[in-house]
Amino acid sequence: MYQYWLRFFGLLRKHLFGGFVLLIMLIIGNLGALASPYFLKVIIDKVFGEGDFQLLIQIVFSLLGLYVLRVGANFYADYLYTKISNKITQELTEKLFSHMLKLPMFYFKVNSVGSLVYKINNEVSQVRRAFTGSIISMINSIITIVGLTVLMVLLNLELFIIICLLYPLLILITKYFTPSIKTIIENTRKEESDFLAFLTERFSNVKFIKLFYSHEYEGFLMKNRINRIIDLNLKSTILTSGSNNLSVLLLAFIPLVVLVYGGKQVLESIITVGTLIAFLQYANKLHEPFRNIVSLYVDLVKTSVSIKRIYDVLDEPIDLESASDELIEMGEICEIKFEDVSFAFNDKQVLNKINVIFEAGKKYALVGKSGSGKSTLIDLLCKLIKEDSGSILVNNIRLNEIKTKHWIEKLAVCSQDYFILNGTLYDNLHYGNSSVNKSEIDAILDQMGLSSDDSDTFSSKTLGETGSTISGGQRQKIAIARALLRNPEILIIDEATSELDSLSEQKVFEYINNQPTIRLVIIISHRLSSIQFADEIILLDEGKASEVNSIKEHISMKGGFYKLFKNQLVNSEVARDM
Ligand SMILES: Nc1ncnc2c1ncn2[C@@H]1O[C@H](COP(=O)(O)OP(=O)(O)OP(=O)(O)O)[C@@H](O)[C@H]1O
Repeated sequence: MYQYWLRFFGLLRKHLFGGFVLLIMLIIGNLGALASPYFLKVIIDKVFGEGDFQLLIQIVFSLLGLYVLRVGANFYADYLYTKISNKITQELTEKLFSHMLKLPMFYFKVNSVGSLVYKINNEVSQVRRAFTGSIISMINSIITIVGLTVLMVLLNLELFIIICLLYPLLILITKYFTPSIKTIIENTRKEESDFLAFLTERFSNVKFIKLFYSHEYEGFLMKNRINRIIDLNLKSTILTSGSNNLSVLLLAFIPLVVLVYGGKQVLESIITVGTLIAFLQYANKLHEPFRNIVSLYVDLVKTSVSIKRIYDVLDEPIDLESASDELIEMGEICEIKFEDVSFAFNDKQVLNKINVIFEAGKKYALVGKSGSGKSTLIDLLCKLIKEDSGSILVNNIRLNEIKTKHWIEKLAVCSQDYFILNGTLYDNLHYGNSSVNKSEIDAILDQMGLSSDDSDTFSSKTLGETGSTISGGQRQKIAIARALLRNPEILIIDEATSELDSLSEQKVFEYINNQPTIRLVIIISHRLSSIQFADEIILLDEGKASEVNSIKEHISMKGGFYKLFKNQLVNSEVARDM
């Protein structure tokens, strides 16, 4: 755990000067507060004992000066730690967000959106709260304890040793409770993050819930989750409050012991009344920082859990990036070759030593039963996941050696789960295409039939979250238009025309056919109408590219493709022409 804290404090490096000034301000603020009992001793023993009024006036002015200094120091310390903590949490959030976006696609397949949001939002907030709260209070408490120790040793060593004998018990109590508290906090975090994931999933699929009329069932699931969180919170309170209150009991005992032992010393004239009163005041003051440390310790354990969860994400390797930083110049794409490529999700072998060649100038269709691995093959091609064995070669260069940025610039993918921003139509088309101008956008809108779909209102209104205010077909047209605006060399359409009417689909494919910059088109579809434009059709079956033929060859072979599309072939023009 300590290594995580060390790494976290490494973020302070940039703020060393500010941190140093902050420490000085905290020292001034805290030590200033410790002066009063000492002045009280002088007032009792010297001013009243010896009748020195002049000294009283001097003490009053000194106390006044000290208060002004403390107020100034506290004010500046508040400003500084707010500034530093915000900077550090901003850096941490940025680092976490950009690292998460670079993680392999697999990471997002096994981690829910809610849990990722929770890490960026709640875990980082816990760290910020700790910084502005517990860490500063901890420093304040430590400074106060050091100051009090020095003053008490100076006043009376014997009484101080008595106090020292009792405080280790406090540490034992804290140590006893810590492991259980830590486990409960970790479980609570996991439960809270799952709760957020649950909410995100429900609100993203509210239509589904309504259509299944499953409100009551969802309410039941929600109740169970809340109950589990309440249960954990109660257990956590029992442990933290138990530990805190036992410590408080022990702390209350200490001044009583000092009073008995110190009182005896006063009666025997070993120490003055002023010394005993000042010492008692210091001993009482020791409660506060120690009690703080005990309760802050729990808060710091919470923060430790957050820091660990943050660094666990930051330590996830970004293994898809090219090993070399040098840009490998590969020119225009001529050929993409899959050589014995295999890929498995955990134990499930999805692609097994697959061999396929995609040549520039051709259009390919990728077909196969649901779950046969078509999208997985495309994910490999887009470097979203990495093959377990074999290699993907682009113009005979290994895809892994090509820098991701350079490769992605050549691709445009319209996938089943296209991304529609909650912005205007133009915002959506500009996404990733910042250099395109209005006339290019208008031209593509025209081609996609989007300008006639809805007049000006369509282009100026916001499309709603995930495009909820427009139709499925319109969403697909936008996704295709956005992909085409990238002027890609490779265009991949993964079930992205399924919601278009047949006329619109035909127009889209005609437009794609006439784009000179597109060198390779790969279409994934279960619809014959979408794949009939392809020059070659690759059938994926049992993890292999079992048949690669033109549509007519496939039909005459009456193999796997024929069986898959038999029903659709009955009334199709392609089959009739044969
Ligand atoms: N995150 C994952 N974890 C485990 N298995 C997965 C994961 N994603 C996909 N799979 C499995 O990999 C296999 C291939 O999935 P893929 O999405 O590539 O199929 P597909 O041919 O595109 O299917 P469809 O035509 O239904 O879209 C499926 O059996 C699927 O269950």
